Amino acid sequence: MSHSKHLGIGAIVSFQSKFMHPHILRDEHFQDKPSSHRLVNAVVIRRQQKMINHKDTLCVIIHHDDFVDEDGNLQDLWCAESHVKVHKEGDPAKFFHESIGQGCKEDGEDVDDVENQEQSKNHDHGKRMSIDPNGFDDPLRPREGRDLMWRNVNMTLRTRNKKIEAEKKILDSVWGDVPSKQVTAIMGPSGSGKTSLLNILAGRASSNGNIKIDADIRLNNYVVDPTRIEVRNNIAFVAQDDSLQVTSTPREAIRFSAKMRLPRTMTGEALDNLTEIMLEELGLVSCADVLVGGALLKGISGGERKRTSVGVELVTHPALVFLDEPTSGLDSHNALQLCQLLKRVAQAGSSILFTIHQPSSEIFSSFDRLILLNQGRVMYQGLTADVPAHFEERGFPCPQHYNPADHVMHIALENSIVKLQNSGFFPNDTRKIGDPFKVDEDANRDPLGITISSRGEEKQDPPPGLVDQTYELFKREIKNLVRNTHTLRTRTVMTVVISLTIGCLFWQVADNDFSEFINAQSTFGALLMSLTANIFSTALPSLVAFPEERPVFLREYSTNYYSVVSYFVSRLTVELTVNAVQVTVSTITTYFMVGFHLDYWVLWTAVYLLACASSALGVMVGSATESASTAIELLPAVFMPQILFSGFFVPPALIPNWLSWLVYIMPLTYGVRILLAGEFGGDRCDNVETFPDGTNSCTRILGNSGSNPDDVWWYYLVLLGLFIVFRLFALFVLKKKASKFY
Ligand SMILES: Nc1ncnc2c1ncn2[C@@H]1O[C@H](COP(=O)(O)OP(=O)(O)OP(=O)(O)O)[C@@H](O)[C@H]1O
Repeated sequence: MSHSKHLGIGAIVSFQSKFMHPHILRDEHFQDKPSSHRLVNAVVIRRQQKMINHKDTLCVIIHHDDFVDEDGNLQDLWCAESHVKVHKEGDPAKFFHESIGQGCKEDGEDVDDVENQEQSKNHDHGKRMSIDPNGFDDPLRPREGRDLMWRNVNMTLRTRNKKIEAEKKILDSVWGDVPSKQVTAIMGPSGSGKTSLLNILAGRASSNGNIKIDADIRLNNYVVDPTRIEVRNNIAFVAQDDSLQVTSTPREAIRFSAKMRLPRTMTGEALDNLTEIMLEELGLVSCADVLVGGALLKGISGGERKRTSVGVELVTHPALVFLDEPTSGLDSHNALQLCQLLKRVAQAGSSILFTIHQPSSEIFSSFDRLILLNQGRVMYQGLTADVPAHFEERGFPCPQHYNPADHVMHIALENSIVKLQNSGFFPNDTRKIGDPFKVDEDANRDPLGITISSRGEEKQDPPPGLVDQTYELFKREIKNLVRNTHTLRTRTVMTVVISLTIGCLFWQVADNDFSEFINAQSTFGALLMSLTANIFSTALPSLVAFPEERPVFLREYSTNYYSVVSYFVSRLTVELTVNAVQVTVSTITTYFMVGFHLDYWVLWTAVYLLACASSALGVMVGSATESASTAIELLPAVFMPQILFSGFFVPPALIPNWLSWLVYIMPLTYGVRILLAGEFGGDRCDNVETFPDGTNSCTRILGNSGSNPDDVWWYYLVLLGLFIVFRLFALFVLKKKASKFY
């Protein structure tokens, strides 16, 4: 089914309740109909409660675009059996309204309340049927739950002011639990430690420098260390700051997550189905094909981005879902819709834990449990339904018609800790928790690296392997490149402008007689400029790209999308291709404009190898730095020495001994030597006039720069070697960083 046509139109089919499988229309019911109409088979109602039972007629609302013509009008719609009523032609919204408001009638009746139709339509999500035999394309697929429990969670910040050391408790003996199949919300005033607690439980914080963290965290009563990457891989975490690929669309982002993390046996159709269900559940259908966007690229709204981040995590049927303020930036309708979806995910078996600010009363009542933090301590912990009574018993009754969420926040903010404590808040942890289960080393280990359950989880096929991961990443990289029009345009224009400038400045200098030293020196200058221009134009994008993509990479890597190797290989492939195009444009321009005499392919190969080594150096520095601005600041420090040691400004022989080794680790040195050997080492220099000392311009330039035409193959090999070393080092740095936290 084409996604591009999605209009989100509700079409209505009505049929008798005696219909064999009221919520499943099967293919055989459409055998005498044109094949396009059989597509209705794929869009049946999945949930009983979505049906509207009117008298003895059952209405099924389906989302389907194939019944809508280009103007959005409902086309002739046939149904399964002869007794099934069929709505024909006309405004689909009108049919929608008629059926909701009037029961499922045939054509006719005027409609005057379009608002109702829209409202109904908005609640009309998730009409697709699972087509995967294992149900992996159902985001609400039942799953084995895991009970998360913690106690004695402490986080201490050590500060030093005017040589006086002090300690601040960010979290103080925090305790709580998130049973499976329940939604638990963490609330509390700003700075009360909500995010800190969530990060600790999700393994995204650990002791370091001034921060000391200790905690007893258990899953199904097995002690776990969530900072271990295997544990974190099993926790779906939606951070406050979205880290999505800016050049992907919500549909692509959700499908990519499903493709990379669900069993490799899932068909493309099942993945599409899952993606569509997720988009519908999250109300993202209307923006499904708009780019996510970012600082430089216009895209979907903040709320839509947030919901996309949620969808990206929920498609994997996680047992533990942590979300940091998932409703921030959402309007009340979308916030409620999201909370209801989370509730259904919990009902499927997950443990849901999220932080939230000022929920509406409707949202508040949708939580099963509440943890109220105040100044790093647990002020309340228990069922949400018990909150009003709990506060009333302690002398803080919730006024009538007042949002209990606002009430508890008001009480927490307006009263001192001492007063609240005296009133009976801040309960001690009185749960009877036995010793943790011991991990049986001989037992089969589950994905968390520990034996969680003796029941043994259902075996499932692994996600895609290295080759598939690389292929998927490669496709995404290509899309990223093509859609990043701003960067692509700038890069192309810069390459052409710089090459033309070099060409004009050094117009045909290499064609002059080298008997004049100045001509040879100018040709050396032209070669050096061609090389350095390519160094900068290839290294700079690599240098800034990684720090920018870092949050996306870290999120994806830490949640098991792919290995560092596939990420690296896919990026490398795209980079090598882009470098090749860029080098070709630049070398063709300069070769003919400057009038070089060396073989064109010598020029191309040397410039290309140097460009690759330079971008590898850029990636290495980019991987090691935290932000694009730091990387750019480092640019001169990394590349200026290359120019200084290239032999143009100071002959290597004159460089002080203690610095001379640097000449040999600079990629530019070898690029320069190859090109000088090509331009000044050929037959052309046989006819050049000699100077009184027996040298000529060619031999002088070769000698001064240390280039020996007999060693050219060595220069190629060293350049290639440097490229490999820089790449491997970057891979190492990346792997090291990725195994840590955000
Ligand atoms: N790594 C850290 N270094 C220094 N202070 C920290 C660190 N992490 C948390 N804090 C401090 O701990 C306190 C709690 O922060 P946290 O972000 O957990 O609060 P919060 O309840 O989530 O706040 P908000 O609702 O405003 O997001 C804050 O005062 C914060 O400045």
